[in-house]
Amino acid sequence: MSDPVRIGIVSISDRASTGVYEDKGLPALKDWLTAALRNPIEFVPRLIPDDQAGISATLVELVDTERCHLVLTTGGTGPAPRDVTPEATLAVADRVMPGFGEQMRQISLHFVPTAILSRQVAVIRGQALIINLPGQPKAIAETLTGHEKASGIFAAVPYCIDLIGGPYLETRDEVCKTFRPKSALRPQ
Ligand SMILES: Nc1ncnc2c1ncn2[C@@H]1O[C@H](COP(=O)(O)OP(=O)(O)OP(=O)(O)O)[C@@H](O)[C@H]1O
Ligand SMILES: Nc1nc2c(c(=O)[nH]1)N[C@H]1C(S)=C(S)[C@@H](COP(=O)(O)O)O[C@H]1N2
Repeated sequence: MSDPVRIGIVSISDRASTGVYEDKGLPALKDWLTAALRNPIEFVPRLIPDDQAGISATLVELVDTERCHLVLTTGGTGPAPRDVTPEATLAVADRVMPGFGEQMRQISLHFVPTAILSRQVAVIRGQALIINLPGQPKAIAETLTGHEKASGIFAAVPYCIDLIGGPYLETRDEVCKTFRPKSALRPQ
């Protein structure tokens, strides 16, 4: 039986959070994670505006109070003045994981030339990994899955969570093939 996992999913959008348009971020995150993971998942969802203090407070709550081991955000990573997700994420970080942002921009260039406009970051807070994804709902599957020439960033997430003391995540190979060193594989 796979370990259960609590995952925070955070959609950050002024317009979706005030009902100007329907939020497509939370459903896209939920669909992708449900298809990819074999573990029983408890989602802790939040739909919030692009407010730096509010984003930081939400991330702290999801990790410190709700005990999520993984938090994925979508939106607010671009260069517009209201895009403050990276600043809010860095403000609650114990450590920064630059490889995730580097790899996501690399993957995203395959889909859009504006990939370089995303300032997305990933950080560790306590025993949780927090990752920013761009706001376009389609960017969620693009960056998590990758494409034929570049593996998606989720391939590295289970081993990262092992290393920070979280649950053992198992993925469905047809959606996302996890990589772990042989020494880290749990016997079936
Ligand atoms: N949560 C969402 N649900 C549906 N579509 C979204 C969402 N977030 C972003 N989008 C779409 O992706 C585009 C780029 O996202 P971005 O995060 O830059 O939004 P924005 O222009 O800052 O506005 P807002 O914060 O009000 O969503 C948006 O203009 C919108 O078309
Ligand atoms: N995979 C992927 N990455 C992407 C995009 C996309 O459509 N797909 N959009 C880009 C665009 S247009 C912008 S402005 C930045 C920042 O988007 P955000 O402010 O919605 O987070 O992400 C970029 N990265």
